[in-house]
Amino acid sequence: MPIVLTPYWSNGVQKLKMAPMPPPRPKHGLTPPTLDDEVHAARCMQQLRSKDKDIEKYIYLSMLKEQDHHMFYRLCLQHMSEFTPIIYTPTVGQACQEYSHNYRRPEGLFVSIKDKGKIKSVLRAWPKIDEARISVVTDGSRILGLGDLGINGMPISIGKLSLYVAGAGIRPESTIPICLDFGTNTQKYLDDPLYLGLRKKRVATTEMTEFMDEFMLEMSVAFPKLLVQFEDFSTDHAFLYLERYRNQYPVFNDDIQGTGAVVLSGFINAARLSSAASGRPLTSHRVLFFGAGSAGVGVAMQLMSFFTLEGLSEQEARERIWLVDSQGLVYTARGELAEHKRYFARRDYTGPPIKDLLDVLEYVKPTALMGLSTTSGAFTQAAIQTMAALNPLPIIFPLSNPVALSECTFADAVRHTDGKVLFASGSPFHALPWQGTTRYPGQGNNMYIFPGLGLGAILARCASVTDAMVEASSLGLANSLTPEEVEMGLLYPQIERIREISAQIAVAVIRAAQEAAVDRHTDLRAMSDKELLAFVNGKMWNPSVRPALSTLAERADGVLLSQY
Ligand SMILES: NC(=O)C1=CN([C@@H]2O[C@H](COP(=O)(O)OP(=O)(O)OC[C@H]3O[C@@H](n4cnc5c(N)ncnc54)[C@H](OP(=O)(O)O)[C@@H]3O)[C@@H](O)[C@H]2O)C=CC1
Ligand SMILES: CC(=O)C(=O)O
Ligand SMILES: [Mg+2]
Repeated sequence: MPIVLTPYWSNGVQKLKMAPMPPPRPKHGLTPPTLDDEVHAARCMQQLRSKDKDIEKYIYLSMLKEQDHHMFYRLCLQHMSEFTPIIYTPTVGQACQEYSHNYRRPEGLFVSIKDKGKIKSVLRAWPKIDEARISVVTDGSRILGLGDLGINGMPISIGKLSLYVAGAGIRPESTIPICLDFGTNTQKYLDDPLYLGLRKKRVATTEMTEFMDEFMLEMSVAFPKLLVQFEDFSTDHAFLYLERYRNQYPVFNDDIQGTGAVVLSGFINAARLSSAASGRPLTSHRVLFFGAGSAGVGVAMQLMSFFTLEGLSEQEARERIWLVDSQGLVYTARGELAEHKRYFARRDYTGPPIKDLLDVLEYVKPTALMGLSTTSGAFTQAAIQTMAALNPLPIIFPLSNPVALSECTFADAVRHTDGKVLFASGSPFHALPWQGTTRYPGQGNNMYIFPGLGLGAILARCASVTDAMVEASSLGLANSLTPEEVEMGLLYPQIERIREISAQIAVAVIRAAQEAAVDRHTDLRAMSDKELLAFVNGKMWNPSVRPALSTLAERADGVLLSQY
């Protein structure tokens, strides 16, 4: 008889059928006599919560995942908003910075520039070749806003993949965290005797590209069903490798495309509210990007579709967007610009550089201010108040990670706009009591997008990831708010609903893939939307409620339970 359980994320709506677990293999004496699974779950949470420091919580959960990944994912799904700040941003940032010091066990694939010419044999070392479906690949060169961490970037790949498992039900054994080691330009790590990576400066782009060509080819041969997510490459290489491989392999860049999609989604919901309050049409929004790297420009590119879907031409849409970098307003007459900034460089301004954010705000008069600058506190009280003076409901999204680099806090944004702000940040902030009500911050983080986008791309066996698929993921997310969430003033759904949302996103992504004919699993084309949603849900891996007795007895038997 199958066991029917109510999954933790469904509020009792969805029923989950699970195959019966193999009978436990108790070996009398190897486990405590009253070990009970439910009590053990509570024990795990008690152990987690007893840790004072977030990094200790991270280490505890990392060990729990290794020892009993069913329990880890079960608790993760049950306590999503408590777990994500630990296994993901902000704590994963610290875990990266301290990776070489806290390292305990191998947990992914390391491929270094020294492996050039023999990458194939390194990939073949992976124990579960046939299972591989999704890999998050970083080179550690720009981890969150923390800079070049070299091989210490591995936990970002691990963290993102944990969210694939928790958020989209990807099988744990189908995930491959990869950190590429091209050296590091951070002297602190080169001088650190415990540093785990190559002790050399980063190689030049030509050599890196030769490596990447070999790497991508060998990945496609070794893992024919694999989708690759590029993560936290420095901006120049992020754009370079996305363009180089996107039509050749199933690959996307999370910082450019995933971030673009998640911010477009939150912006759509915010812009509707803002326009309703101001009486100004949606097409009149003016969006200022503070930060013009891979994330800033990626979001700007994605926001173009907001304006074009509203009926503007490409040229008109581009004119709704302004960029600011470390030199101030980005405009063509300023001089030589990096390639990724040229498209949005303003052609209608030719005066002296405008460097100060307050002066830029005065000049642009934006309705929305997006922070992707890695600059903590850049949205000062004066800047936030200026946004409030310009707009009845200003849109302010400080999106830099981790939380210490956020351009402003939620509390400051609420206080300095007298509670009127439409807010989303990259890392989580707590809800705030405000004048007898509660204000909820949005989390505009690509974690809402990549699990569903990846799941859809994997299930449709896509040959490539198209712009339309990314846009579909964004619109799917924007439309996923429940009436209760709208009532609460949320711009993004509650993270506890991530599985339901990922399934909806996956369906939208599969349909977009079918329209572009990049789907190789063409059987799905004949399904109705309802059938497709059921198919997607049916494919999701679920943690089992395993008798702890069995788990621990297996461990005592020396059976390897560790999964990624
Ligand atoms: N919320 C989310 O889901 C995501 C958030 N992010 C966050 O976005 C941030 C940026 O990432 P990425 O674009 O790749 O990084 P980059 O370092 O490539 O870009 C940073 C940008 O900010 C500009 N900048 C730096 N300092 C200042 C300053 N004082 N004033 C104005 N502009 C400044 C830089 O200018 P210049 O070009 O002149 O150097 C550059 O354009 C990171 O913190 C990252 O964590 C990224 C992906 C997803
Ligand atoms: C969230 C993310 O991908 C980043 O900050 O880089
Ligand atoms: Mg990233």
